[in-house]
Amino acid sequence: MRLQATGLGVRLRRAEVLRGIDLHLEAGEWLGVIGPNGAGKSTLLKALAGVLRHTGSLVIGSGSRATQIALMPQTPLLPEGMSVVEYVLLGRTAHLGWLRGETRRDRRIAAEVIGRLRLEEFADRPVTSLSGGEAQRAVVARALAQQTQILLLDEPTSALDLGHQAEVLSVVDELRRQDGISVIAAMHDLGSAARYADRLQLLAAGSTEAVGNPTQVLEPDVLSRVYRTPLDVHQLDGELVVLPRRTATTGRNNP
Ligand SMILES: Nc1ncnc2c1ncn2[C@@H]1O[C@H](COP(=O)(O)OP(=O)(O)OP(=O)(O)O)[C@@H](O)[C@H]1O
Repeated sequence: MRLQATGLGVRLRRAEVLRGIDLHLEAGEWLGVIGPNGAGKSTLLKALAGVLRHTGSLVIGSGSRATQIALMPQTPLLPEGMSVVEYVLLGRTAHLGWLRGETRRDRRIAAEVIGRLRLEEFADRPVTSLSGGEAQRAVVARALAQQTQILLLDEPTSALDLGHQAEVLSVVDELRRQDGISVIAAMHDLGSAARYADRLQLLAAGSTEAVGNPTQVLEPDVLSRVYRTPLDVHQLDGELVVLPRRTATTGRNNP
């Protein structure tokens, strides 16, 4: 077991934003956290990463939280005047001793993740000059440079085009298969969540609505209730696709 949370709760400005969340993560497992806007997905990731205070119990494998868990936030701060390579090197901070500069090994790791995310041509550009999608890949690269056992990704592909979405998710998937890294990813695209995750945890209004493998969780009645719109789940070439239910007025031949 890499991580186990029991009865996790978070209050923000007196509002109970998360309550009674039980969650576990095995070595090499990908857990997809899904749910509508405001369900508590980002709050859950921040609580697990130690950025937000929580109640309940959280047990993480050996080592400090900083060396065990890397969080890729949804809206990261990109520092002015910092190149992409310097920004990715920030991911090595947890490994640097106080006042110790980065080593050749840190630089090699940064160069490796920059290559993996195809950011070589941007390496010396100011990170603030990147497009939204390029910046998102730099943020993923910084999280990967931490070389932690657990990666928490908050909407890792929201700014990416289809090609880069597939590229970023498959790089993470490769790390999981090769190095046994465990992943918790909050994702809005339910098709991608079903494709990459071993299990899905569906949140609604701060609680868990369903947890299980993608076929168990992506169930039309549950999704329609939670997302407050009629949804259907289709199988397409062995993949699950969630689409708004067609009604008489949404038919293509209807005016
Ligand atoms: N500082 C805060 N004070 C009060 N409420 C907050 C605060 N931050 C977040 N919330 C509320 O907590 C709830 C959960 O927010 P969270 O960002 O975790 O949702 P989410 O599932 O990640 O949503 P989205 O899909 O829109 O990113 C929301 O209702 C949000 O308004």
